[in-house]
Amino acid sequence: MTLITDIRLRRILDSRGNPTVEADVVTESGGFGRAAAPSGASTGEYEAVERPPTEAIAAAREHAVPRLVGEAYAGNQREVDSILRAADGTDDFSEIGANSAVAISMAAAKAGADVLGAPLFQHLGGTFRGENFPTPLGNVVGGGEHAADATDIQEFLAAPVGAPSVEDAVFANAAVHAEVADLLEERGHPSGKGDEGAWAPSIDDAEAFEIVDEAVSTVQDEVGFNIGFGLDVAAAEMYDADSETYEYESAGISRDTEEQIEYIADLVEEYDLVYVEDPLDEDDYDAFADLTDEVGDQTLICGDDLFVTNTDRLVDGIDRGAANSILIKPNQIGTLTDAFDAIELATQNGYDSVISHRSGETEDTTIAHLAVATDAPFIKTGAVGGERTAKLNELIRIADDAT
Ligand SMILES: O=C(O)[C@@H](CO)OP(=O)(O)O
Ligand SMILES: [Mg+2]
Repeated sequence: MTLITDIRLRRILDSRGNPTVEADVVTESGGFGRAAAPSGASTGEYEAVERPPTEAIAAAREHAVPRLVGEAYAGNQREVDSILRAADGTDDFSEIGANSAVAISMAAAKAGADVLGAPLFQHLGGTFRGENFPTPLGNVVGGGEHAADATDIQEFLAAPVGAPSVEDAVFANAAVHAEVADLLEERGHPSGKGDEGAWAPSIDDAEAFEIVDEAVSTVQDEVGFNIGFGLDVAAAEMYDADSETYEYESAGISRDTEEQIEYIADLVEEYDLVYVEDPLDEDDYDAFADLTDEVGDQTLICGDDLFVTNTDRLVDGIDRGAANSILIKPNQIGTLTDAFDAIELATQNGYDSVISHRSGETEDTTIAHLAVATDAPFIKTGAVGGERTAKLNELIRIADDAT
């Protein structure tokens, strides 16, 4: 029933107005799945390779589609994904493009679910997946590679850890986002938004901390449950390998690795941060380990550019005690199978998985299902904006058993 009988690939628009790859997968019994690849701006050096969509589509049509159509079963995700790897023939999907690979992989999963008549999260996670839902991390202020002339730290993330339901959590993040806008206006910094819908004011990080801290406490008082906040420092983007320093350009501050570790540890203390992503350079496992040693019992230290959803890199991190959490982005590694394997390895070793969007997104909702299917404690997918709310609203529907 789930034998793949057709795969169509096309270029569609992403949220930045760039082209990306969309895949349709059809099965023998009429099952249908459609998925689109997201795209990063602050990409890790060790990510699978995204090719220009026209090239990725041509290469996938030549190498992957003939091996899948009439040969593979959409219900057998591992088979589909291993055929994608074999068809590509490289370690990093540089032949067919990780964008074609991930679009086909996710579309096949949806086609498999469609044949079964099950929601995607249930097809991926099974009946005994558990009953937890992820806490959404909502980007409310940001800069770095996602907005010009804004904060050095890439993302300030509301984290409604005490929310009684997904719906309450999603609305709390939107309320923090709105409160931040009021505070910015009061302080004379009316602002536009960055790529992920976060406010991108022309202020330094110190002021952003004050504003987000205040916004979070105000909304926390209103809703009556605990809301913390966290960061994606995206430190690899500010690291200068020649001088071995982290360059905070808007504040005019330069920190060496020791100073960076102390700075982050102090922020964790001062603001009771619940989450810190990529606080150090993507090559510096030792510094990650030192920071984890210092504050890893109080907060999540998450590796995004450090691990790039790659089990080999995660094994290195586990061996050295670097970080205690991993960001999971299917397009960083190319297939759903690889993403699942990374989550499983993380869970077995006490690392929390945080399922994540990219700064360039589409209406695709696969990551909402992936987070629920794998019982991930967190999902990072913005706070507002159509391509972000597509995932957040899908989470609400999943919790309401309405997908
Ligand atoms: O760094 C990140 O975590 C992501 C998503 O927030 O950004 P990008 O997709 O640009 O890599
Ligand atoms: Mg990141």
